[in-house]
Amino acid sequence: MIKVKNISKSYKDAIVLNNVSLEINKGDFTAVMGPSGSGKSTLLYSISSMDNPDEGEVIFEGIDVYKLSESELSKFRLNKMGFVFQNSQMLKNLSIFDNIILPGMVAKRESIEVVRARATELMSKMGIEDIKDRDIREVSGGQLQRAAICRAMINSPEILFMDEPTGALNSEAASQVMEILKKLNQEGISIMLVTHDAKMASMAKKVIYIKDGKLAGEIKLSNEKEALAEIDLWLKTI
Ligand SMILES: Nc1ncnc2c1ncn2[C@@H]1O[C@H](COP(=O)(O)OP(=O)(O)OP(=O)(O)O)[C@@H](O)[C@H]1O
Repeated sequence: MIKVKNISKSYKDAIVLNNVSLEINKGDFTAVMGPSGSGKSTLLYSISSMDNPDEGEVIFEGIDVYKLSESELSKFRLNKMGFVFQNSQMLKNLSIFDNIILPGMVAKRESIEVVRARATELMSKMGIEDIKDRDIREVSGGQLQRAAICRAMINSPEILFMDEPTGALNSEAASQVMEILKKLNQEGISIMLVTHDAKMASMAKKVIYIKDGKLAGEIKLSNEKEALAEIDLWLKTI
């Protein structure tokens, strides 16, 4: 689905991404791990077309995304990708429900009724239908994160990109969000997320490790029960 070819990025003299190539197939669930400052978020932003690399290509279903014009790219993003990033917070003074339907309104691809019905279905699936009319300041961190996932899913994207989606949550809320992500992936949504947490990464099907801006390792996880132990062992070898 996505081919990342030799991408590099620098800030002033510092090389943050150094010739990274990888592929994401339909249905993949990829966790990106690595030390703080190693380039994980930069990689995620580059692949998800939020921030262009200095060199290299990102080919999404045959389309070289950085060759698109700004307006073509934002339309492409809106239709194909969902985002749960720390800086993409919900809007204050809009209800949770209105925040969720907003990208559907902007995309103008479907009628308002269809978008509203999908929002209701997603909220019910995430167990947050009872907070639909609340302001974003009137809900817990876990509820807000589940609402952010609903919003990311409103245009039925092919892939969800997430930066530390459970970073600010307590362990119970984090587990709930992880279960939701696992279910979405089983239903066919591809997921790529950045995490520091090996437990969270153990829910993925593949983990990649970024060190000094380079792809330093990759592990495929097949056995869910053994995944955490496999990751712990693997991390010691990198
Ligand atoms: N806009 C920017 N301008 C200058 N330097 C930047 C910018 N964004 C990131 N960096 C630097 O690039 C490097 C990689 O940042 P990045 O956020 O990708 O790392 P990370 O692995 O996601 O880190 P963390 O785990 O701490 O979130 C860091 O040294 C960071 O300070």
